[in-house]
Amino acid sequence: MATSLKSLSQYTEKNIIDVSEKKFGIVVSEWNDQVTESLFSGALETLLKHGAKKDNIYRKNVPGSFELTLGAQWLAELEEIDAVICLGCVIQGETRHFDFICDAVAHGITNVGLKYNKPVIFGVLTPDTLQQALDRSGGKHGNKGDEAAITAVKMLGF
Ligand SMILES: Nc1c(NC[C@H](O)[C@H](O)[C@H](O)CO)[nH]c(=O)[nH]c1=O
Ligand SMILES: CC(=O)[C@@H](O)COP(=O)(O)O
Repeated sequence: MATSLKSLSQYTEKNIIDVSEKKFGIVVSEWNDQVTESLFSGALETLLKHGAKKDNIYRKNVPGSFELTLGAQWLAELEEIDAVICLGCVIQGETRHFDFICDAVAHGITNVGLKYNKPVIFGVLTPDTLQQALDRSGGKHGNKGDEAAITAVKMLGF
């Protein structure tokens, strides 16, 4: 279902557990930080809403979305981290660079989760325009950061 037909901030209460004893890593891309900071705020708020302790949430920044994969690996390899949330925003430009970044990040993040056998969440917007990104980071279509955080919570309740 297209995001335009649902809110990224609405979710079912299935598989939602108390995460008060869980530890989360959040990797945030600095590219398009107007958007990624909103994604982080949404993710943080959602984790706290479901019982996560602020002291158990470890944020690390990376330069761009392409570096999210390595940043996620450096957190996922830590035994004490239960789940990793990756937040980024890759906006289509004039060239195919967008395609290469999005493909690399999607596959990379997937592989980190499989390698370390823990939830590593793809909270990366891949819009054509900045407005589409703003709409999905606390705008009319909700917040992808909320979605990424509740996905991590739900996976821990698997
Ligand atoms: N154009 C965007 C980028 N580009 C930078 C890359 O992510 C990477 O940091 C660089 O290629 C060096 O490895 N990153 C985004 O997150 N969003 C963009 O729109
Ligand atoms: C996704 C990108 O890296 C993009 O912003 C780069 O823009 P361009 O393709 O015009 O060089």
